[in-house]
This record gives sequence, structure tokens and C-alpha cells, in this order.
Amino acid sequence: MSATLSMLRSAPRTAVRSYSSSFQPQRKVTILGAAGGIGQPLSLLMKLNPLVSSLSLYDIAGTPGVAADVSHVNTLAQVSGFAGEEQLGKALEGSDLVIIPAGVPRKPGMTRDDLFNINAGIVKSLSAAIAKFCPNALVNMISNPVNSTVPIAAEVFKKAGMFDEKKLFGVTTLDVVRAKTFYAGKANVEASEVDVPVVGGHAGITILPLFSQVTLKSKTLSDEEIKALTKRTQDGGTEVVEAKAGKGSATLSMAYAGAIFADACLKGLNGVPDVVECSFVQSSVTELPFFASKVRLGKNGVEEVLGLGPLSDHENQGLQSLIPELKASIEKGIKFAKES
Ligand SMILES: NC(=O)C1=CN([C@@H]2O[C@H](COP(=O)(O)OP(=O)(O)OC[C@H]3O[C@@H](n4cnc5c(N)ncnc54)[C@H](O)[C@@H]3O)[C@@H](O)[C@H]2O)C=CC1
Ligand SMILES: O=C([O-])CC(=O)C(=O)O
Repeated sequence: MSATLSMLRSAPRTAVRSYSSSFQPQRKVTILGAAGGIGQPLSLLMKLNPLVSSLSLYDIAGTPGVAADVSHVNTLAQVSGFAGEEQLGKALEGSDLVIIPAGVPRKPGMTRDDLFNINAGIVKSLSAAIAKFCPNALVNMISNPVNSTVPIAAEVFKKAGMFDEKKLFGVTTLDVVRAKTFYAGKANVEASEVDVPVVGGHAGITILPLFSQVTLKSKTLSDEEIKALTKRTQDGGTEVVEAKAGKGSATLSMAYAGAIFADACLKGLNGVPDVVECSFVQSSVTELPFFASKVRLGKNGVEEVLGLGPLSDHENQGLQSLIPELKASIEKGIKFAKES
């Protein structure tokens, strides 16, 4: 995390250096939904990433303005804006990484699953375009409900005959970011030095932080404190939705989390060793076909899906409780993609 922050802080200088270095691979990153609440700050953060040489910003409307604005930042990436379905192919062509924050966000009182009816269709059509125009790209799915949108994309890719399970990722990094922040606050340690795996899925009780595996323990927290931290991490999205009172869900912290995960994917593609992040991927860690756990990233995307490690009794119970809900959300996505 601190490495990412320092990367962001030093981006302009680093970018100038990498401009002149011939060995830096040229990477095209495309953001679908780039004019939205997440899309705009994420576009800025990706413009700061020295691993990005071409930044393609797509939305149904509003992207020319966002692209013009972001393009004035003095870093390496060349920025292009595309608006409307007829420009989607051009936006996607040649992409190494496609990030998808396209879709509607929650309002107070809604669950992520309440977004399914609108977002499933959006994700399905964008996935079909990815299959057609950049079948080799890594895909970072942010659109909710992630527990269903990732299986939808997988199904669309299978139908198109180009599914590669190593290249499809549900972005659960914000759960990890929250778990680290909340733990650090409670244990009174530096947030940047804390690491906590978060496994399962990305909705309510399917979000399972493994605080028993936290890297920096300054003092042992009580079972009650761990239970409260678990609940706060699971409800982190709702906390923001309620505070925004009808004006959407997490955008700034999500853009930060999305930029961290995209950076990890790009580092993996570039052959940087030992890049590990949690993500919701095709998995055999449990009986479910998709599951979030630590994943080692490499030159082809997922290099290795890592196991869960030892769990506390509380975490084991959480794992058993989340399976039925996560299973139903995965099946709902698969059914939608097969039948629509
Ligand atoms: N995975 C995660 O941890 C998180 C996921 N999210 C999800 O991210 C999604 C986006 O959230 P916000 O940016 O706040 O919403 P927003 O409404 O501010 O932006 C969404 C953007 O998507 C665009 N869009 C809609 N249909 C499109 C299409 N067919 N092609 C391209 N763009 C399209 C809209 O024009 C809009 O600009 C929501 O589904 C939200 O629930 C939000 C926070 C965290
Ligand atoms: O809660 C929401 O609707 C948005 C989201 O996924 C999050 O903030 O984790």
C-alpha cells in the first residue's frame, strides 16, 4: 500500500524516466464507465500510473470532457475519450487491461443484489464487446453485484469461445482496504503496515475478513472486538451509501482500491515477481466455482489461486454461513447469462 502511495506521489518523475526507457512495455488500459463517480477519479489515478502508456476512457456519454481534463496531467499515458456504443470497439481495441465500473450504484435501503436487473445487462453487453475487440485483455470487474457480474462475464466469454479463467477478476480490493483501515484504527497501528486477507465474495456476509491472519499485531484484540471489526468491514459499503444519503456509494475509496488492483495486474503482466492481491476469481478453494482469496498475479493474469490458510473458529463459522448466499448469487449470474 505504501509502495502504491509513493508510486502515485512520484508518478510524474517516474513517468518521465520510463518514457525514455526502451524496456518499459507499452500498456493500454481501458475504463468502461469512465465518466461516473468511480470512473473519473480512477481515470486520474491510472493517468498517474507510469506503467500505463495509453489510457482509453469510455462511457455512454461525457467521456470527451473527462479525457480532455485528465489528458492535461503531465505523465506518460496518452489519453483518448470515447462516447456511445458505436465507439466502444475503438475504445477496447488493443487493450491489455479493461476496468469496468459501468453501472448504477446503490441508494440507502438497497442491497447490491437490487442492482442486478440493470447492471447484469450492462455487464453482459460490455463483456460481449470485450470478447470481440480485445479477447486477450485482463478484465477487472467493479460493477455490482460482483458476486453475479463476474459469473455473467465468464459465461459471455465462454459463449464467445475465448474464456480464460486467468484473466477475469472481481475487484474486492476495497474490502481489503477497509479491513486494514478499521483494524489499524482499533489496534492503534499504522494502517500502511497492516495486511488482512479478505475472502469469499463482495456483499454483506459473503465478505469475510481473516483478522486472525493480520500481519501486524501490536496487541491482541478481544473476540468481541474482532466480531465488531468483521461486521464493520462487511457493512463498509452500506456505511458510505447511508452517509451519501441518496447520492451514490463509495467512489473515491473505490477508485483508490481499483487503482491498486489494476497496478498489481500490470505489474504481474510485466513479470514483477510475488504480486499478491485478493480477488474474486474462478476457484477450487471451496466447492463454489468463484471465490475471493489471495491470488498471485503473473504474465498471463492469475498465476496461482492461494488457499485460505488456518482460520479461527469465528472465521470458519463465517465461511460456512456465506456459502449458500454466494452460491445463489453465482448461480443467478450464470442463469441470466445463459438465458438472456
Ligand atoms: N466492487 C466494488 O468494491 C465496488 C463497486 N461499486 C459499483 O460500481 C458501479 C459504478 O458505481 P459509480 O461509479 O458510483 O456509479 P455512477 O452512476 O456514478 O457511474 C457509472 C457510470 O457507468 C456509465 N454506464 C452506464 N451504462 C454504461 C454502459 N453500457 N457502458 C459504459 N458506461 C456505462 C454511466 O454513464 C456512469 O457514468 C456500481 O455498480 C457500484 O455498485 C461501487 C463501489 C465499490
Ligand atoms: O456498497 C456498495 O453498494 C458499493 C460497494 O460495493 C462498496 O462500497 O463496497
